[in-house]
Amino acid sequence: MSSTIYSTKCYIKNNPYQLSIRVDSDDANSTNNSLTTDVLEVKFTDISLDNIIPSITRLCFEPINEKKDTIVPEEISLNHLLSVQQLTKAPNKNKRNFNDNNEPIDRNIMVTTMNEPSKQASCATLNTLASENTIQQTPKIRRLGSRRRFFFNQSYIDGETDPIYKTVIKIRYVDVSNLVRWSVKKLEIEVETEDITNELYFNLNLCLSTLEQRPHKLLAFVNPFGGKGKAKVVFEKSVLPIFNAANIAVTTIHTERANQAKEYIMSEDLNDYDGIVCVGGDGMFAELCHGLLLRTSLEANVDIDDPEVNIIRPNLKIGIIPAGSTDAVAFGTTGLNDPVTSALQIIVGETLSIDIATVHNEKGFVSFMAVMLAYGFFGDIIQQSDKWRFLGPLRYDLAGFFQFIRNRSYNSEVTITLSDADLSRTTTTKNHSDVDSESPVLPDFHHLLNNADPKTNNTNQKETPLKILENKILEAKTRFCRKNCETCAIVHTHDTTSIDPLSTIKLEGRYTTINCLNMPGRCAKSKFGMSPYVHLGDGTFDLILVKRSWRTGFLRFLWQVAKDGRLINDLPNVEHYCAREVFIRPKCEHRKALGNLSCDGELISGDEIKIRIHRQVLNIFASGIQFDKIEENNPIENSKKRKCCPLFPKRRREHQQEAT
Ligand SMILES: Nc1ncnc2c1ncn2[C@@H]1O[C@H](COP(=O)(O)OP(=O)(O)OP(=O)(O)O)[C@@H](O)[C@H]1O
Repeated sequence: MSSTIYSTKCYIKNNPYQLSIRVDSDDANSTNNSLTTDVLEVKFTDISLDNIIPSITRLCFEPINEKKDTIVPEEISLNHLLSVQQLTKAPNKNKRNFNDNNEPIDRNIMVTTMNEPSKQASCATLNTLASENTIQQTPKIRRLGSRRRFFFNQSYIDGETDPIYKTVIKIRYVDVSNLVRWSVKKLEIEVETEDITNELYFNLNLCLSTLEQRPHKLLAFVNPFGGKGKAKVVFEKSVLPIFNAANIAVTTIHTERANQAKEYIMSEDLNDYDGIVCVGGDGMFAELCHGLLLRTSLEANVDIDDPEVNIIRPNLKIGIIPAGSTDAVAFGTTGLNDPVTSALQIIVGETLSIDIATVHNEKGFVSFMAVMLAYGFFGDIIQQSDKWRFLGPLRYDLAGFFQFIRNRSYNSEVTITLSDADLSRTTTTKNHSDVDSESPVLPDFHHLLNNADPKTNNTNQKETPLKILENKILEAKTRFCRKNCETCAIVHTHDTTSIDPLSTIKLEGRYTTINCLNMPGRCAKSKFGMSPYVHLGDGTFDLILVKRSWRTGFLRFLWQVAKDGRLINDLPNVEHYCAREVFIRPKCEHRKALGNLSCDGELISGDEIKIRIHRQVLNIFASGIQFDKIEENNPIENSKKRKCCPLFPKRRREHQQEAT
C-alpha cells in the first residue's frame, strides 16, 4: 500500500505518462495517513516535507496509452535520483509542444522559419539540492524564458502562434537494474505548462533535499601513478563529471609522493568535508585509512602503541574509486572494480561499516590491516618484487615463480583467539581426528593457553573445554558477506573485547604461508579471493595456514585460490580458522632463515606480531556485494571478453558508453 503525494501528466519521448511521487506505507514512520492513495484524486501542488520519507519514496511512471518506451523505468527510488535540472529548450521539429488547451501543436513550420537551431537549447539552471536555491533560481528561468519568448515571438508573428520555447525537466538517476554494475541514466520530462514544470522542479528538488546521507563536499586524493598511471584519467573522464552533475563539490589533490595523503589527513582541517576519497589502488586506500584512524586516535588520546588498544571510529567516511592494479578493497566492498559504480555509491551515500585490524610488534603499533597480512610466501613475494621494481608489474609474477621454486617453509608458533560470535552461525566443525599424524603441523590441544582444569577434560562430559574448542574451529563459513549482511548486523550484547581463555589455542609447526584476511582478497587473479566467506563487519577475520608440503601440494593451493577459493578448505595442507586475534611468532635462530611479513602489500617487521580485529571501526562509501548476482557480472570474466573488443565493435561501443 502506498500514498501518492504528488502526481502530474507528463510526456517522455512524446509518449504520455502519469508521473507520481509515492511513499510506500511504513507504519513505523507513517506521517502521511491523510494522503490519498488514488493518483487521479491527487490535488497537491506543493509537497510537504513531512510527507517525504526518503527510504520509501519513489517516482513512478505509468504509461497512459499502450505505447510504452522501454527506456522509461517503471519507478525510480528517491535514493537513486541524482539530479533535477530545468532546461529551456527551443523545439525540435519532431518534438511535442502544447497550446493553451494542452494539446500538441505542430511546430514543423516554425522550425523551418526559426533561425535559432534547436541545438542551442540552453540550460536555464543547474541542479541544486537545496530547496532555497531552487526558489532563488526560478526567476532566472523566467527571465531567460522571456528573452527567448521575445525572439521567438518575433519569428512567428506571421504564424500567429503561441510562444514556442519550452521548459523541460531533465532528471539523472542511478540505474540499478544491474545490481552489481551501476550506471547513470537520464530522462527528459515535458509537462503541459510552465507552472507545472516549476512545480515539478520544486517538488523533486524538495525530495532531493531530504536525502541527508548524501555527501555535499568531498576531498579526493588522486595517485597519478596508481594502476599504471590510469588513475588521473579515470577520475577526470569517468568520475568527476558524475560528481559535478550531482552537485557535489570536490577538492582534488594529486599526490606528489607516497604518504602525502596520509600526512595531509593527519594534519589539515577536514571539518568542511563530508568524506574523503582515494583514487588509486589498495595502497592509496591504506594511506587514507591510516591517516584517518591515526588522527582519530590522537585526538581521543588513545595510546595506539598499546596492543590492547580499542580504536575509535572516525566521523568521516572513505570513498574508494578503484584505479589501481589489484583493487582488492573495491572488489571486496562493491563486488567489482568499476569507477562509475563506486562513484555512484559515494554520491547516494551508501555506507558500509567494516572491521579493521591493528598490527603490533614487540615495540608497539606497526600498521592497520584492511585486507591481508601475510607471513612467508606472499610476504616473500613483496620483498622480492620490491628489489625488482625496474621490471614493472611483471615483477610480481616473476617473484611469485621464484618463491614457488624455492618452496620455503617457516617454523612458527601461532596463537589464535577464536571467534565466539560464530557459535550462532551455520558452520561445520573440523574433524581433527582426521589430521594426518605425519603432518608437520598438529593442532596441539594440550598446548592450550591457560587451559582449564585438566580434571574437567573428561571425554564423557558433553561440554569439555576440548569439545568447545573443536566446535569453534571452523572449516568454512558457508555464507558470503553481502549487502545488508545478517551476520554483520548481529548486535553483540556481551563484551567481545575480553578474551575467554577457552577460545584460545596455540599451534606450532612449519608453514609455507600464514595469512590473515579481513576481506576476501578478490582481484583479477582470483575469482573469489583466498577467503570468499570472510565477513566485512562481524568482528572476525580469517586465518589461513598452509602447511609445508611438496610443491605440487602448494601449487594446488595456488591454483584453487585463483580458480575458486571456496574449495581451499578441502586441501589437506590448508587449515582455516575464524579468529578475533592472532599472535604469530616466527621461530628460528638465524634471522636469515625467517620469512617476510607484509600487511596490505607493504613490508612490515617484528619478532612477534599480534593482529587484533576491531569491529566496524571504519565507515566507507560502498553498498556491499549482491553476491547472488556476482556470477552474472563477474568482472574477471567480463574483462576477458572486453579484450575481444576490436573484433566486436558493438561490445566496444557498449563498453565505451559504460565508461562515459
Ligand atoms: N605521487 C606518488 N608517487 C609515488 N608513490 C605514490 C604517490 N602517491 C601515492 N603513492 C603510493 O603508491 C602506492 C601504490 O599506489 P596505489 O595503491 O594507488 O596503486 P597500485 O599499487 O597500482 O594499486 P594496488 O595497491 O591496488 O595494487 C601507495 O602505497 C601510495 O602510498
